[in-house]
Amino acid sequence: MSQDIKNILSIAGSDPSGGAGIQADLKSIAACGGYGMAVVSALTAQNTHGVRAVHVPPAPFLNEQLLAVSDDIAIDAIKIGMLANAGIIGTLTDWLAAVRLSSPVPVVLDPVMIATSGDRLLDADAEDALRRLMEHADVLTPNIPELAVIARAEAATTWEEVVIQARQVAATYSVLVLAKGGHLAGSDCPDALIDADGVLHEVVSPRLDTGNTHGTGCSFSSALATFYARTGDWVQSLTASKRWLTAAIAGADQLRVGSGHGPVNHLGQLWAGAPLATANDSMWLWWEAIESIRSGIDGLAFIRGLKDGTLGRADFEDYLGQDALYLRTYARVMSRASELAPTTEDQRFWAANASGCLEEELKLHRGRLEERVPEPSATTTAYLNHLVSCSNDYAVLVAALLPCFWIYQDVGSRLAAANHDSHPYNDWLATYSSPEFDKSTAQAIEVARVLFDAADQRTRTNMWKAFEASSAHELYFFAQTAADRQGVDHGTK
Ligand SMILES: Nc1ncnc2c1ncn2[C@@H]1O[C@H](COP(=O)(O)OP(=O)(O)O)[C@@H](O)[C@H]1O
Ligand SMILES: Cc1ncc(COP(=O)(O)O)c(N)n1
Repeated sequence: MSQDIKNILSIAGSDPSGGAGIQADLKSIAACGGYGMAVVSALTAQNTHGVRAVHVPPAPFLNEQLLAVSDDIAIDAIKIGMLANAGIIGTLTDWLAAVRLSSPVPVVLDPVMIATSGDRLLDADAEDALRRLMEHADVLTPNIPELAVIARAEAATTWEEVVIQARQVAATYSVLVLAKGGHLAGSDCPDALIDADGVLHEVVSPRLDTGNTHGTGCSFSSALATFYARTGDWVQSLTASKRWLTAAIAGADQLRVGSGHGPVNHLGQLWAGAPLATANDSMWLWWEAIESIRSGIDGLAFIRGLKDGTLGRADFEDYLGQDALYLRTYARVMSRASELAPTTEDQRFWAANASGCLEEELKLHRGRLEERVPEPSATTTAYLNHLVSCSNDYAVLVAALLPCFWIYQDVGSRLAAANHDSHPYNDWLATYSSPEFDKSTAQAIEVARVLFDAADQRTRTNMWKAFEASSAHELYFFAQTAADRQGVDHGTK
């Protein structure tokens, strides 16, 4: 994996209690795999109860800080937070316009106006200046009261109203809006990336029962900027940021910081030993994003039984029967990928895999099944229908085919590692892992990565959806034997 660590600049206010502002930004950037830098636009005296005082540096000094960074360091993304007054905003706008003239550095603007505690963080007369700055941003991340100010409307009370206001703002300022539903009542916390045409992508987490959410907005926007610098994709960055932030909020009560609204646990996942993806690779983020599906597969009675040899013969043969049926259509879909492939290399890759899949795997199944091939189950049919439904767009089809390589290779390498001479499924497990299949998997990942990097936003979203759906189908497929049938939604709806 590449170790091309991206440089993320936060331009924001200081929170000496460490939960919001530049302190939160630097922790968030580090947690999400970036190198953090900070230009201080305001000093606050605040803690978990509220803001006591604000000191704003002279605008020329802000300019000195900005130039000190941009004269020396390549900036891969910028996150902007508290700006205090119109003088600060004007200076920043001029610097940003000049910087973006020479390189199109992505900008996430969190239009901080009022702290959770109710304290003002932006002068009332600075609104027009902020509107001019917004034209130099790629994404705005307002909370509901801030969105209402920008949209010149009453604060939304439903998610539908939030989306309408965000669309209007996106159209007016030619930006994406990350609309946040944290201030709504209800058991869910929805967020969505919205452009002038509507919702590009929505993510939802359960509302966690904690009062420790000081600095969530700062942390979210910094995570978004960092993941964007790493992936070049806003939808993927939203998914990754939301997942990280939700876990950071879930870990907030482990900290003991103040007696008011405490901070989130920015680095808790790192301390807990969760793998930190520092690779600048879009496919790696996909892999991380299906973590719960992968651990679902690992936890299945079928997989555990196959690993330790306790799986019943009938279950094993049921699986082989469905697998044989699956592989026939799967080979056809790979042939379709070969047909759509724009390069000879890709064309050959898919054709070889289609043929290899038919020859090797069907031979094995026939030997074991002795021609007793059953009817396809609803689960098998649902997976195949999904693959066939992706067959019109090469990039989307490649994304849909990828989990069958990647998950199979991942599960297979662990199953093969548990194999031994007297294992009842010894010869079967031995076929689960091979250097050739590892090589094919690496190549399938690379084909998908190249397509993803070159794709437009809509295609990227469709690729991710196809990949995620196929990953879920992998889980349902493995879960269809008697041992697992209860308790897993088989995705046949
Ligand atoms: N109690 C909570 N449980 C889960 N997520 C939350 C909670 N409170 C806030 N969030 C999330 O934190 C992010 C920022 O929240 P929000 O309150 O909308 O903005 P801000 O922090 O800017 O006021 C959103 O993704 C929101 O869903
Ligand atoms: C320096 C600074 N910047 C931003 C916020 C807003 O954070 P929150 O809305 O979570 O209080 C803050 N309290 N302090």
